[in-house]
Amino acid sequence: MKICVLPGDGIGPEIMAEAVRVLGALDLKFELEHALLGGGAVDATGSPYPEATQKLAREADAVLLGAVGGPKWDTLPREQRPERGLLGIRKDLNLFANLRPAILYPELANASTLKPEVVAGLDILIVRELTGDIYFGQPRGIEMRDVNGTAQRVGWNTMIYAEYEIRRILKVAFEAAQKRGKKLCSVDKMNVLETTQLWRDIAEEMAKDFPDVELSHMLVDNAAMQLVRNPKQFDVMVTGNMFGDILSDEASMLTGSIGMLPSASLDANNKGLYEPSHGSAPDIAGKGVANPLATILSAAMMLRYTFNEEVAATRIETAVKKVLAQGYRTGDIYEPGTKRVGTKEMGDAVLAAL
Ligand SMILES: NC(=O)c1ccc[n+]([C@@H]2O[C@H](COP(=O)([O-])OP(=O)(O)OC[C@H]3O[C@@H](n4cnc5c(N)ncnc54)[C@H](O)[C@@H]3O)[C@@H](O)[C@H]2O)c1
Ligand SMILES: CC(C)[C@H](C(=O)O)[C@@H](O)C(=O)O
Ligand SMILES: [Mg+2]
Repeated sequence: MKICVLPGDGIGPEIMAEAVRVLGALDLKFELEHALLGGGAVDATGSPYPEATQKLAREADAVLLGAVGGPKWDTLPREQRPERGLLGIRKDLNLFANLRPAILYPELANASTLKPEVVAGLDILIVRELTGDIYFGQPRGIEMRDVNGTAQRVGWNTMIYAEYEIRRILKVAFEAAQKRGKKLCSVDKMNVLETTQLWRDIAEEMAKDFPDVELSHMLVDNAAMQLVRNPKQFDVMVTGNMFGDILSDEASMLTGSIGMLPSASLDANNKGLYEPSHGSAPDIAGKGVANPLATILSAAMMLRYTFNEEVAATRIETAVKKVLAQGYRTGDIYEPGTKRVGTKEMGDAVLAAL
């Protein structure tokens, strides 16, 4: 089991250290290779996704990533920004299927932004397309002028999806729904965007091949509202790259914190990159207070999806449940009456529970 470990920037190295300790405590043999991605990579090599990292990532069976980015790099030319490294590795490894499970642990019912009775038992899987959409559409500039005829600076992005890209992500979502509650909600903006009209048409066509799955459609603005009104109406949600980015951050707060939301980004053969859904949290970086559980749970997803180590994955998830039941909380999920701990102490608690 060859894993390329990319701690990244900000809180990345802090949370990654805990996930690596958890992997080390399992009775499994891993080969871990650390490499640079993001801002640290730009500083060291000039590139956010250096060639040495490309080589390791391609050769590894899986990639475990902390987070990248930070204000230090926000003024660099776009090609050199840390986020380009992240998009680069996703595209390079063809990781088109991003799975973001939003699960409420019962112990965190009060940490959720919604009333306990609205979120109790919440278990949603957001399936986000990850290598297309407006993130990757090549800008094609046209000249624009104001009412006086003065040429304007123009910011361009192109929202674009080809049929094969839509089909393959919908297939992942239909199959996931088949294994779960058999309900799939496809989220689009077909009332305005041509791209997502194609998305809806293809979803309708494919539904015939999945008669056991109940397919529904929802416009993205309504979906954002429904997620906080009545989130338990959803089982699997599938959507494009940008809508999925936004809706998954929103869904994270239903589970108590973005520090609880893991993710898997998979290619067609379940080679994957595993990372928390959150970013490098520059506001708390270096303080030892970040919640490492999303990264630890991402490592569990890696064991399940790439390595078929269901028992080890479940062991980690059970250990996380146990530390929450024991009352351990990082600041983001803290409430009076629980034990406030830092990143490392949370890692210690998970190790003890294992
Ligand atoms: N996958 C990634 O690497 C990734 C994802 C999102 C954002 N980013 C980058 O991260 C940087 C910061 O972005 P942002 O501030 O918009 O989003 P963010 O997710 O980094 O932080 C948003 C808020 O959530 C908190 N938070 C995030 N993770 C936490 C954790 N594990 N424990 C406790 N609190 C946590 C932060 O302290 C902050 O208040 C930007 O450069 C952005 O591009 C990277
Ligand atoms: C950092 C950024 C490029 C990234 C995205 O938008 O995909 C992040 O927000 C995420 O959710 O993984
Ligand atoms: Mg995001």
